[in-house]
Amino acid sequence: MAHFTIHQLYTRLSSIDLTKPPALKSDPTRTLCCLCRPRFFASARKLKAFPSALSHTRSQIIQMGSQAKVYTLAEVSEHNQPKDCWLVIEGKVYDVTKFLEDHPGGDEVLLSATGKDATDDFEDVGHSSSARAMMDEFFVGEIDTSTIPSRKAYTPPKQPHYNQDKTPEFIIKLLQFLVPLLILGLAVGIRFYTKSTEA
Ligand code: HEM
Repeated sequence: MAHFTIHQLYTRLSSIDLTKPPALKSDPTRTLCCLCRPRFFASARKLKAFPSALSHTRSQIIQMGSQAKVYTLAEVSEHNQPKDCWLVIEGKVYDVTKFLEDHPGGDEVLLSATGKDATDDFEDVGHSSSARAMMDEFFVGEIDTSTIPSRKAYTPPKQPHYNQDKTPEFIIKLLQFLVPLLILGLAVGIRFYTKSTEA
């Protein structure tokens, strides 16, 4: 006897046109479906809803029940060891202890992201959608965002004021040129003077 997965069975059932009379010889699945029409097709509709029900993640289910535990950053920060590692990403708290060894980016990056909002670190890597889908497995609660220190706005270093008046600069350059010339002239002068006095 052929075995179908729920999905295969649903796909098969959905493709059958029940408005047509059953053709007993052509397709046993269709025949079976048509014979049990009302109840069976109602079940098929339920099957359609079933996968979507399954697709609700743990975090969604908990959130739906408004039971998500809210942690402060201080509480989350206590879990910062290889044997107990929690992360804060996009307002949610994840216990990634079991995932440390398997994390493709290594355990050290995860450990270094504890005790703070690791959203930027997580986003900077450009994690795939499958990585994001994995996160629900590790969801333990939400972060009390008021306990996360606000990011300081970036203030660019003050630019040195551009001096429009170039006079002092010009004088310095002139002196840099003239002083060696003066010293040289003085040395030559002394030389001539001493030579003439010797003679
Ligand atoms: C629950 C949280 C996390 C999960 C489930 C997770 C999962 C993954 C997965 C599945 C990959 C493989 C590549 C991909 O599919 O994108 C990956 C790679 C990586 N992750 Fe994470 N990750 C998490 C948090 C973090 C955080 C917070 C950081 C940074 C502090 C991080 C840094 C990295 C790095 C550096 C790589 C390697 C990227 C590469 O080699 O291209 N991950 N992660």
